[in-house]
Amino acid sequence: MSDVLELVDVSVVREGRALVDQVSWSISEGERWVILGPNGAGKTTLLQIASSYLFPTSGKVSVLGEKLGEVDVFELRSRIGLAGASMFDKLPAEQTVLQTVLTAAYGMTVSWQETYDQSDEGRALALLDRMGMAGLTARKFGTLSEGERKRTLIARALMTDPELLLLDEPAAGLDLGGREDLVRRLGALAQDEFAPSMAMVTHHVEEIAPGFTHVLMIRQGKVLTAGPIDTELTARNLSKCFGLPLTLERHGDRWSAQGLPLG
Ligand SMILES: Nc1ncnc2c1ncn2[C@@H]1O[C@H](COP(=O)(O)OP(=O)(O)OP(=O)(O)O)[C@@H](O)[C@H]1O
Repeated sequence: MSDVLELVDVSVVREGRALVDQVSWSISEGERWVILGPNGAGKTTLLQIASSYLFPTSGKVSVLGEKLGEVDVFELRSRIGLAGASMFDKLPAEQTVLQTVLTAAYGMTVSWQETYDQSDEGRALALLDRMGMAGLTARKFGTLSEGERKRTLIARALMTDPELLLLDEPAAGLDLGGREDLVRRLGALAQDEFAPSMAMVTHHVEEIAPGFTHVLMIRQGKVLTAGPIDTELTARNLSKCFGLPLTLERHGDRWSAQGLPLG
């Protein structure tokens, strides 16, 4: 089994429909994966499995060397960083940005201690600084803009020094400046040899940061392609994935895609 993540013939069936359909996919240490696919393809469902929050209907899953179904998931979850919109509702709006990141160290969402370990606080501040949030650590989480919240959640996901970092649409809803700022920060993370293995769900190839190494494309719960970005991120694969003819351009270490004109 692969070090970081291994899915073998994994399916998730709800109401007679396979949301994830016999998916086999693995992540080895140091790899940074992009997950692309149309709305409803099963991307978030895959991340829920990878983060051990969802147990599949069939197939085998191993995360960080532990087989789902045979491991204490609470212990396993502390080794996985997860940042996605599903966290927004769980984090109290009145907590400060610093508290929001600090609580992750205790596997909690709500602050309950009067004082935190100084080293935890130092780590939280350093991670917030890395995500461009140094000036906002005392602000209430609920008052942040979309981009600021996303950057806070990534700092939070990194708080436990995870071995696997899962990002669900980190750039969704950001304006052009916010997206480019985030892509730069994710690029720095992806190119940091000490950063965890990563998997990031995105809807847009423009959001793929330099340093991402592999791509998984899914459509209707099935794997269309999985492998190195250099060989698998092609106009042909992308067109199949999204179900319409697309052109794809590479500009150095960034990408852009467009639909072909009608007619
Ligand atoms: N509990 C459930 N019962 C039935 N269907 C579900 C359930 N949860 C999710 N689905 C469906 O499963 C499919 C896959 O959902 P998922 O959120 O994984 O897709 P996604 O690729 O992340 O989509 P998006 O890009 O729109 O966020 C969708 O059609 C969704 O409606």
